[in-house]
Amino acid sequence: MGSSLQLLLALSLAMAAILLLGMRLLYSWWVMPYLAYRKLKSNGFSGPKPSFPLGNLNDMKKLKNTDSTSSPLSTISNDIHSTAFPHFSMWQKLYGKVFIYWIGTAPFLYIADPEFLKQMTADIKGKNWGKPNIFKHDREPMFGNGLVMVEGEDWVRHRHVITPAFSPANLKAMASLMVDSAMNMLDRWTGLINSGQLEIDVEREIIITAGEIIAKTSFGMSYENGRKVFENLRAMQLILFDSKRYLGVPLGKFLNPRGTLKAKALGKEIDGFLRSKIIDRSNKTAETTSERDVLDLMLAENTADGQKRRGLTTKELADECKTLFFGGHETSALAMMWTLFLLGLHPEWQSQLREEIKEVIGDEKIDVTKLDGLKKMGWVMNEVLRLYPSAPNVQRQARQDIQVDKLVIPTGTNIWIDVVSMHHDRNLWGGDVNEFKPERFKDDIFGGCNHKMGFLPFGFGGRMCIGKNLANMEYKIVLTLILSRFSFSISPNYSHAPSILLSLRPMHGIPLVFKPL
Ligand code: HEM
Repeated sequence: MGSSLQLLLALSLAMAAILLLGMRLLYSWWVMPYLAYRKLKSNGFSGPKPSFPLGNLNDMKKLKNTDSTSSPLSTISNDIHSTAFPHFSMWQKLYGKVFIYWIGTAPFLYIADPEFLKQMTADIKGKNWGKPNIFKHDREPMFGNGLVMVEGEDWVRHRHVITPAFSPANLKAMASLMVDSAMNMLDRWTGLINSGQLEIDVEREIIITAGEIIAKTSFGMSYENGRKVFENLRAMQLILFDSKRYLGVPLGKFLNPRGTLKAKALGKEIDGFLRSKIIDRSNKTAETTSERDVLDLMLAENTADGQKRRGLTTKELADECKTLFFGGHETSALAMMWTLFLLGLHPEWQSQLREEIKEVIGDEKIDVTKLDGLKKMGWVMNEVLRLYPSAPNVQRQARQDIQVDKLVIPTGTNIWIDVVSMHHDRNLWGGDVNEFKPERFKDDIFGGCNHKMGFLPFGFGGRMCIGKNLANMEYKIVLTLILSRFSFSISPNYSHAPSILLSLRPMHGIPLVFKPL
């Protein structure tokens, strides 16, 4: 009798626990999103009607451009918004440039209006912005709690440790490593061309070179040594952006358990490798500091006298390394690739840049102090990042209610800033918005855009890209060396399909036909 009473009691407790859990899940998956939906609607935000629990994911998946057919060279257009983001393009026509859509049960405020953005961000400091929780959890294996994802006082602590590594003096010391990597690539190209292969897919080539540059400048590693990290990051990227995934949907990760587990395992493998590298290097740094790559500089800052309060743990340092590995090579590589693509279509700009290189750098070894003099190259970089921004959107999460005019963006609302849309907005840039015209940046760092928040290639505010100067230097060095040795045009085999895989990538590579000078 006693034992059956105990069993009954245990069963009742288990039932109560299950019921409580069920109610909690129902509350966070259904009640909370519903209340948020009502609040947003009552504030005047409209948008496509969501369904539970997918939100608007099905519409997004249906509209996603899976067309991989090639468009002939003569019809290539830089008007890419409706192909890269067909759902946003369609919803903009219905709901304007600010509206609400849903990724699963998470509400997102979509913004493609720079004035709204200006008002929304005016009073919020970098450390007070959140990053969408659903991405944080999902992309944990990729960025961990690195600078891209971290918030609040932790973000301040991370940014303090990392910033000095990117000072002009430290960057200058990295220039020769960049030149070496670019020269290796060009020697490889010369070998291919001499053996009769004039067509080269620069997507692969530039990714390898940018990877080598970040591996060397950040961690003192060769590309071969860092290869496992790059391969794992790439494999993870493909899993995380697999269209079969259901991000933001309750229990969505269980719909693709293999992918979720694989991403975790890949992340763990990278973490283990990086942690051992950091521990190894911390010991060495104590003895000798002859090499000063980004990791050395972070470690030095981390242990500097009186800075203990700001120090990062080994796990946090490993997360930063992952973040720099990924953030530092893919974005820069894409800027260079899309530049070669646009210069392939515009040989007149190749000639203009070659002339400028001759005037500013001459035939000597590259002197980094002269790179600032490559003004036209700076305009070209801006124009490329305008038309094909490596980071096509910027995301935030409100950590407080935000008032914009008469509207309130409730705390917890995710924010999706559509950079591609603003960079291709005729109302901001004029009728020639989709034309490649680097000269628009000649006398204006905003390229003639009629709103200062309309051009955001490196983000905005306190969370602006930390690697901007490194990216600028790498871009100018690599491009100077390429243009000094070759002229090139787009191959007839090129197929124009810019697509989103976290960053804005050419879906079918960028084959170019080269001619040595
Ligand atoms: C052309 C090249 C690059 C582009 C277009 C680019 C773009 C961006 C953008 C748009 C952001 C802002 C994201 C946000 O606000 O959420 C960002 C942040 C960041 N970038 Fe870059 N980036 C480039 C190169 C680099 C390089 C070379 C590194 C490192 C070596 C780097 C590391 C970072 C990091 C760590 C952040 C986060 C900063 C923070 O939240 O405090 N980026 N980048």
